[in-house]
This record gives sequence, structure tokens and C-alpha cells, in this order.
Amino acid sequence: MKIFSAAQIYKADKLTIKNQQISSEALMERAATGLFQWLHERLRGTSVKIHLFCGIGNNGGDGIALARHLHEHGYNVHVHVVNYSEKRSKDFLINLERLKDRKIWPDFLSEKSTLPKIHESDIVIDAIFGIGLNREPEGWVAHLIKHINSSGAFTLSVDVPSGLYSDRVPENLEAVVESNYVLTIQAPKLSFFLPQTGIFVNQWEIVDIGLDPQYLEETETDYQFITKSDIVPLYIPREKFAHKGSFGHSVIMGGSYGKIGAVVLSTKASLNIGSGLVTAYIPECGYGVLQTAVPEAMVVTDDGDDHVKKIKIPFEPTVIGLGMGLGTETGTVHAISEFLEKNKTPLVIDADGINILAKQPGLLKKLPPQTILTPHEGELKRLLGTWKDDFDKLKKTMAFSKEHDCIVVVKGAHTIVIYNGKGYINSTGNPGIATAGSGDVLTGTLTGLLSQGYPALHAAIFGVFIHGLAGDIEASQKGYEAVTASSIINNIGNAFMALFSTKQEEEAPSGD
Ligand SMILES: NC(=O)C1=CN([C@@H]2O[C@H](COP(=O)(O)OP(=O)(O)OC[C@H]3O[C@@H](n4cnc5c(N)ncnc54)[C@H](OP(=O)(O)O)[C@@H]3O)[C@@H](O)[C@H]2O)[C@H](O)CC1
Ligand SMILES: [K+]
Repeated sequence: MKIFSAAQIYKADKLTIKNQQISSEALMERAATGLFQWLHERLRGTSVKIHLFCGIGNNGGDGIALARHLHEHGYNVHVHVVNYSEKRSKDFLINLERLKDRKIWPDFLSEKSTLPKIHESDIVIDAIFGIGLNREPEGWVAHLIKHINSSGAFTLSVDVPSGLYSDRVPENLEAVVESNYVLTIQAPKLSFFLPQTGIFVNQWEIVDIGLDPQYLEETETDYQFITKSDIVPLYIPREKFAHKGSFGHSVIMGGSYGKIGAVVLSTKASLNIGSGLVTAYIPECGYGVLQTAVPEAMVVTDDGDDHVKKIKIPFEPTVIGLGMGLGTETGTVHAISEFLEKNKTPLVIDADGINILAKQPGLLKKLPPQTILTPHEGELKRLLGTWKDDFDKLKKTMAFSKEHDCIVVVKGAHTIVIYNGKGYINSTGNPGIATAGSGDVLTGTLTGLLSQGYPALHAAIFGVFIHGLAGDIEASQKGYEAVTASSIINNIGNAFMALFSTKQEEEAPSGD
């Protein structure tokens, strides 16, 4: 699902009006009808008090038109026009007149107004600002927004929570509506998915207003929200006459005394996702553990007893997943540097593998093209230095990925795969998968997909999705707290099944 910028949405707007030969006001009516239907299905005529806070632009126009529909169906509406500017939009004014024709008289809020009382059991429709927000709201508007937030009333935002930009962090985080639900017009906005701004969007859903399909289809976006329908086509079906050699040979390289479990988890994940053969490359101390914990895997031990110190792989692997539990002992750093200098095998690098790259940035030049790096926040900082905010972080990661031709998997509530100037935002996963060893499972998963011949970018996007989905399946049965890295591995098969299950609910264009 594409994530369009505000500029692209405005362009789609214009083209739709031209190509479908409709007025902008008719387009607003589509939005209002969609919003109304959503609400009416849920409220079913209840007498609850509905406060509509409407700005003076087209977001406000959507709200005013919605108020008319609600009123026509007998709802108890209270319309407050937030009069933050004299520049009222044409379609706002058309809809304001229609409202007045029906004898609905909004109150006009300005700097001097007393704020309307909002009871906890009321409903608030927030249509103050949409994607046209271009500066910090004035003090009194910020005050009104705080008043809405502290009311405790269920708050439904039209298009975006008012005060939230689609592509940058607001100057004043207290002047943003904390939405319970956002009905977003046509496509989700980038700010919904980043931690600093996504906190204002509890749940969202799309209202489809039928913008020009050709434009939406042909326009490239910097970001995409990856859902099941994007993932299924990436799947490589297994041939009837395939054998284990068809699915490659993964090496999982890592481990040190006390951290052999990390390699166990990666190795198991690589096997579970379908790697043909898996060899764990570990220091001597982990030999017994690996052979016992993962009988399906082979083991090659390093010369080092407690940590890796001299890498010799006695065969040509398809792919190497490297870094889990590796440690950063001087001998290990030296061994990895020496190895990377010569290595040509595709790589997935995690944890201490990334820390070693950060210590010796010269090694970045030695990585094979499209190496996948899977840093968590701290590791990413070590690689990139600091960033100003979430948007700056993405920009810097994109530049880094371009410079070194690597795929960066930025782990988070919505993990984002960055490559070639584009970001692929994952839709699966939950707070439960933020657990010890979860990253090791992800690295093993990506390694196992590369081993089977998935192109590197597909492996990253597909693997992140499956990993999150496996965690979602586990959480749906056990709750967030009980999700462990091992339970994610055990659900990889279920995640595949869910991907192709026809019993699954049809994918709804929404998220939380
Ligand atoms: N295709 C679609 O997606 C459709 C979307 N619709 C809805 O329209 C809004 C966008 O409407 P727009 O009128 O462009 O913008 P806003 O309503 O968000 O804002 C109105 C104007 O407010 C001014 N502004 C911006 N920031 C501030 C501020 N901090 N304080 C005061 N005023 C501010 C700005 O004008 P200026 O000239 O003063 O800069 C804005 O233009 C979209 O979100 C949807 O809800 C359509 O209904 C259907 C098609
Ligand atoms: K809004």
C-alpha cells in the first residue's frame, strides 16, 4: 500500500477532478459520505452527543459536511467552527451554507471564546487541521486541542490527528489531537508509523474517495506500507522435484561463551523458514549445545574456545548470517575484519557484527552488494551517528544505504526496510516480540530466505513480515508478555499457513 506525500495527494485531487469531471465539492462529499457510513454503522442512531470541531479549510469542510449527514439521520450534533484564519476554503463555505440551510447553527470559536464542555461519554470528531497544516497552531488552538485531549471523550480524527504533519515532527507535541481512531482519506500518512508521531494515531482506517486510479497506480512513493497483498507475490513456491540442495546452505556465524543461545535461535529460524542446510559456525565451547539443541544443523567450530578468533569455513555457503552473540573481543574483531576483507558470500549482519562495522567503518566498503544489516536503535546510532528526529533518522539511513549499497532493516514497532531511496514499512508484529533473542530469530529468518534464492530486498521485506506475523499468532494465543523468541520460531510455519489461508479475513486497509 503506497504512502503518498501531501503534495501527491493534492495532485491526485486535481487529476481526479479533471479526469472524472467532478467538482472539488463533490469529492468532499465522497469523503463525508465515507466518514458518515463508518460512524453510522457503529453508532446506529444512538443519542450520544457528538461534538464536531471543524477548521476553516477542507479538513473542516469534511467535518461540516459530515455534520449535515449526521443531522439528517437524527444524531445529536454540536458543531464548533475553529476560526483560526480568515481564509475559509470554498468548499468549507459551501458546506457551511448547507448546514445553515438545515437550521444547524455552529458556534464560532476564536481566541476569546470559552471552551465548550466535553463530557467523557461524548464523541469528538476532530476536523480542525488536515494535511494542509504548515505551521504550529496558535496558542488558543493549542489550548483547545489540549482541552479535547483531556476530556477523555472518544476522539475520531478526519484524515490526520489535527496538529500532526504527514512528514515531520510537530514543534509542539501538546498541540496535537490524541486520536482514538483516524479515518484517513485514501491513503495512510508516513507520520502514522514513526514512534514520535505515531503515538497520536491509536488506530486508523482508510476512507476511499476514488481518487484517480491511474495516478495512484503509476505514481512512485518513497514509502510503502507492506501488507499481506504485497507479501504473497514475493513468495517463491517449492518445485515438486526440489531437493534440499535447491534451498541453499546457510551459515550462522556467531556466539561466544554465555551467548551460544543466540546462534541456536538463528540456526533454528533459518531451518524453519526453509533453508536447505544450515551450519552453525561457533567457538568450541558451543559445540555440545548446538548439536543437542538443533540436531538438524551441522556445526563447524572455530579455533577459539570462548570466542571466534580465526574464521575458516571448509565449504562454499550460499549465505552467511553473522554477528549474533559474537562479542567484540579484540581477537574476534580481528577475525571478522580479516574475514570481511576477502569474503564474497552474501551476508546478513546483526548485533556485534554491526558493532564491529561501526568500529571499523572501512570494512563497509568490503561488504558484498545488497548486504542486509539488521540494527536496533543503538546499533544504528553507532553506524550513523545521532539524528534529529524519526524523519531525519530515515533520511540518514537512506543515504547510508545508498552509499554502501546495503539493505538496512530499521527495527522498531513498525520495522522499516530501507533500500535504494525507498522505505518498506512492515504491518505485522506487536509489543510482545520486543523480547530477548527476537532479533536473532529475524537474522536467521532473513539468512534462510536468501539461502533459498529470494532476492535480498524481497528476503528482507518478506522475512520481517513473517517474523512479525509469527509473533502476532503467538500473541493472539498467549498475550504479549509470554511471547518468546523460541515461540516466534515455532510459529513461522503457522505464519506461512496464514499467508495462504483462505479462511483468513480479507485484508482490511487499516492498522493499529
Ligand atoms: N484528496 C483528498 O485527500 C481530499 C481531502 N480533503 C480534505 O482536505 C484536507 C486538506 O485541506 P486543506 O484545505 O488543504 O488544508 P487544511 O484543512 O488542513 O488547512 C486549511 C488551511 O489552514 C492554514 N493553516 C495551516 N497551518 C495553520 C496553522 N497552524 N494555523 C492556522 N492556519 C493554518 C493553511 O492555509 P494558509 O494559506 O494560511 O497557509 C491551510 O490551507 C485533507 O486533510 C482532507 O481532510 C477533501 O475534503 C477531499 C479531497
Ligand atoms: K483532522
